[in-house]
Amino acid sequence: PPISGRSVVVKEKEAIPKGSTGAKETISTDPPRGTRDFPPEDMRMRTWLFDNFREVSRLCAFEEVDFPVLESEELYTRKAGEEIVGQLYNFEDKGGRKVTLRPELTPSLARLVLQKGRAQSYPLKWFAIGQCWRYERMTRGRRREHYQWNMDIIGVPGVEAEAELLSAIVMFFTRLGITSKDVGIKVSNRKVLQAVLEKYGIQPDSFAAVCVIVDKLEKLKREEIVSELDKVGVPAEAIEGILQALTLQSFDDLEALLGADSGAVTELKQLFALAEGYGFQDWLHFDASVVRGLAYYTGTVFEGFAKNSQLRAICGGGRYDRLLSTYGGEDTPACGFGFGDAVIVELLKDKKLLPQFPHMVDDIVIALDDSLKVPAAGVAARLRNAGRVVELVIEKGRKMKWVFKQCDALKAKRLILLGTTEWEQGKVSVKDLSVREQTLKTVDELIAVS
Ligand SMILES: OCc1cccc(Br)n1
Repeated sequence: PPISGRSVVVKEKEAIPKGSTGAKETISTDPPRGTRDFPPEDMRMRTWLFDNFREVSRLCAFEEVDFPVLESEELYTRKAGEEIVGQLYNFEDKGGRKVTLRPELTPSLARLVLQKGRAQSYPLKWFAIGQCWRYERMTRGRRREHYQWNMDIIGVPGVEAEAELLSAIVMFFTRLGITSKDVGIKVSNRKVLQAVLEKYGIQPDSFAAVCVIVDKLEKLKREEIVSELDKVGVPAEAIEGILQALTLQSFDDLEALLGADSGAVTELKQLFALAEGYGFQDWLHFDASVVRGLAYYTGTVFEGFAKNSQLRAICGGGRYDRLLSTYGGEDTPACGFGFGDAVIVELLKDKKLLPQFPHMVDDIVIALDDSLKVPAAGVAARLRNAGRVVELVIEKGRKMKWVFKQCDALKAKRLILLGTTEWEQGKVSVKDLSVREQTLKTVDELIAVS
């Protein structure tokens, strides 16, 4: 078989007359640029990760939802200059519709909430795991797809909702062996920036664009940020005020700037108090520089980061109280987060916390004579119905040396051999591989000890 990634020329047999199609086109065995395959061991790791996403969501009483990977482009035609919108994997379908592979899950969730309307009992606590896409020049060599776990709460205006979401994130990290020494969650509130812009008399309609620009603070030079803010109409003195506000790291500083009765201060203090109740306060760090890069956030914003590491943000989210109304719905309080499948795996590898995911079975069943392959299938079926993971050797001519190697490779607990003599007595030979003991059992006895 071809080694993955090599081109393979598949030539037809010589019997085909000359001048016919003959050799097939060369094919590549690589997946499309920027995408990944998940061969068995990688798929076992992904399943383990997603099982943890699902278990945390289940423990927090969230309900799973799903949406098409293909959405109407109009769901994402926001005008705030977001990178995610500039990199849509979009196209016109054969019906002339402007569609796109979804770059995130939140707009789909908002669409489904509006579709279901008030028929749902609020608050909604929904989660989803879905593949998200972007299209950027491969010169940057970055992936074009990743999987995201999202949890969202719709219909709760108070920061109790954000506290629930943060507790789920901390529970997930904790399950994987990650502690608050490894990872922190930076928390801020876009009302900080909103208050600063109001102080300088800047129009609310440039708020989203300003947030998207200042989110690039760590990536762009200061003069680039200044230039981009200038382009969206932020006067020079306001720019200094904004950049100054983003350096705040304490509630005292925040109060000094905005006053003790500011919405941002009140909400942040409430959130940190709730975190004490859940017991995850050590994970939270107020950091006014966190604004996140999505236009629709309106309040609390947060992002998980690895301490003493250059890794990109592990997860991120916030409150988006006006997204549903931009889709024509009523103003509905909402907040949520996205948690990608890539950075977390890099972090687990760095921390040596990524488990092994071997292919394991309970039993291997083999007919030692071809005349016994039918009863061997019956034995395997009964064991499986009893809940055992059974590898039934279905290929012919396997020697015992190979069988024992297979037992080791699959970490089998038992090897079950059907031999003609024993089968005539209604028995099978069972090797208990954990204690290297061989016994004869009826199939009923075999099932009974399973
Ligand atoms: O986080 C931005 C993003 C969106 C879609 C796909 C990928 Br890879 N990354």
